[in-house]
Amino acid sequence: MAVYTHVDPDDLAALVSRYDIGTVLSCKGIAEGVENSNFLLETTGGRFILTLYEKRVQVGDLPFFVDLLDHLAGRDCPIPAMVHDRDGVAIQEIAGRAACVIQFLSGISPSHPTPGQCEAVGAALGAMHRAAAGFPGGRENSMGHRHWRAVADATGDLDAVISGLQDIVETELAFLDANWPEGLPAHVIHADLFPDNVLMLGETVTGLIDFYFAASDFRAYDLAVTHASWTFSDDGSRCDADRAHALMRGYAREIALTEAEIAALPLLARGASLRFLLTRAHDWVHTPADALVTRKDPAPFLNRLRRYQAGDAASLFTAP
Ligand SMILES: Nc1ncnc2c1ncn2[C@@H]1O[C@H](COP(=O)(O)OP(=O)(O)OP(=O)(O)O)[C@@H](O)[C@H]1O
Ligand SMILES: N[C@@H](CCO)C(=O)O
Repeated sequence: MAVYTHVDPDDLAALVSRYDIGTVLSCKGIAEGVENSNFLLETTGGRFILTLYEKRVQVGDLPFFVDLLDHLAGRDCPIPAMVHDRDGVAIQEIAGRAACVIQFLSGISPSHPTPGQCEAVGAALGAMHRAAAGFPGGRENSMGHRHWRAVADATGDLDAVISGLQDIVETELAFLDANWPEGLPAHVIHADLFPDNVLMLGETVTGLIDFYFAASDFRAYDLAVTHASWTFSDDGSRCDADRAHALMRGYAREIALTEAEIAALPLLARGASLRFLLTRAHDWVHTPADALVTRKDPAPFLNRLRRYQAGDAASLFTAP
């Protein structure tokens, strides 16, 4: 459930009147998502998403996100542009929140992606990377590898989340600190391209959404995040080689990875697994059990970490 803030109809009509999108027909809260309040806004001019930014998105970062989405949407990527009002303004205020009207894209997020869908998302990620490489903006990756120890420390007792987790995390952090690569191709990446952030119709990608973790980092790390989130069984214990190879094949259609990137992928995927293991563990401890938001289970990302630690993990990153 992700409607935290009520929008008054008069305030909404006033907001919409600033745009060339007609007048309001309806505005319904969207249940999916946990971070922001999202509404499906229908006007006489079409369908839009109205997003009210709640606590996680820093208002100061919004101009970066607006510029990034405008850049990518203008380069033939299936990415929703922010709608600008008649004065060219995209970031508005309503109900005491910063808010944006965003282009609506059709499609549904796959819950159990097929190899064909993995191949399509790999290609869409690669095409997005080609477009992002020319984006002049940048943003520190506040969820990047330099910040994982702080997330672990802020979580508190990791053993209370999963027995033995403290030692596992300490060992992995030390390993990743000692071996994290340098100098790989980098630009602004999505950094959270889970299936719930992709809209599809059949095996066609119709939307890449939720760029609010987008930041400057290795493009191969973005591919590792996508690999970790698209190619495993729900409990994270099994990586489906067909899906993994299909994802890599799709990406390779758009981007020729360097040898250094290919060699680094298993390690980057260990990092990606640790990132989501830690943020989920943090939220597990710090989200009250009766909160509106459903807490996400960290354990499937510990299982993924174990899979990527195995000696044959490189075989999951080939594109046969
Ligand atoms: N541009 C769009 N076009 C169509 N539907 C969208 C669009 N943006 C968001 N949605 C719908 O709204 C839902 C929530 O959006 P989103 O994932 O951005 O939520 P959130 O709360 O910001 O993020 P999170 O996934 O981190 O909880 C999506 O699952 C999708 O159904
Ligand atoms: N996609 C993340 C949430 C956003 O960081 C997860 O499933 O843990």
